[in-house]
Amino acid sequence: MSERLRKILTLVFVREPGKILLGLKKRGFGCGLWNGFGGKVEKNETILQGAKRELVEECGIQADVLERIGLINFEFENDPVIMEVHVFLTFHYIGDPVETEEMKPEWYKDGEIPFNQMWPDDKYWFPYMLQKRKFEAYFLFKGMDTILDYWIKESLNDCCSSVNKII
Ligand SMILES: CNc1ncnc2c1ncn2[C@@H]1O[C@H](COP(=O)(O)OP(=O)(O)OP(=O)(O)O)[C@@H](O)[C@H]1O
Repeated sequence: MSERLRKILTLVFVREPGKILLGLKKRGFGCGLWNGFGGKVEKNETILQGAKRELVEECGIQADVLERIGLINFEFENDPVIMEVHVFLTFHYIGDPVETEEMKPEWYKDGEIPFNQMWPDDKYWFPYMLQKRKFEAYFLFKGMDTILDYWIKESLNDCCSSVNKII
């Protein structure tokens, strides 16, 4: 698995008790779907720095403390690249969410999450994230809509499989 090409991405969820901030992706990968905030980790930053940067860029929110909550590996049939997505949570943040060119933010109650307008994997691992249970997961996709195989386990290693270290 370490021989495969890996793309390192982040996904950040801003929480209030009983509520979660989601963003409607307005362009690019996952356009038209609600999701957390995040994107590709750049060469000269840590995963955590990348997560904080994307949160500011995509919805204007600054979070000094992010809690690492999950690690998801996505594989797409006939694509050699593994997408390694690092999932973070925060209850402590500065600023009000603002709409940007990339995302339209909106608060959702925990029980009213729009799974039918989200990536199909989200409904499997959101329950762990919402309950602050650390998890690791794997999904094999065919195209963008079909999950051919997946697993989820409740645990998360201290360090990740990528060369970047979480600092
Ligand atoms: C396949 N199932 C999936 N389920 C849930 N979330 C998924 C996902 N696949 C990708 N994601 C997330 O979607 C964002 C894409 O980000 P993406 O637009 O590619 O990155 P970035 O903003 O750097 O791109 P550009 O600057 O536009 O190139 C990023 O948070 C990533 O974690």
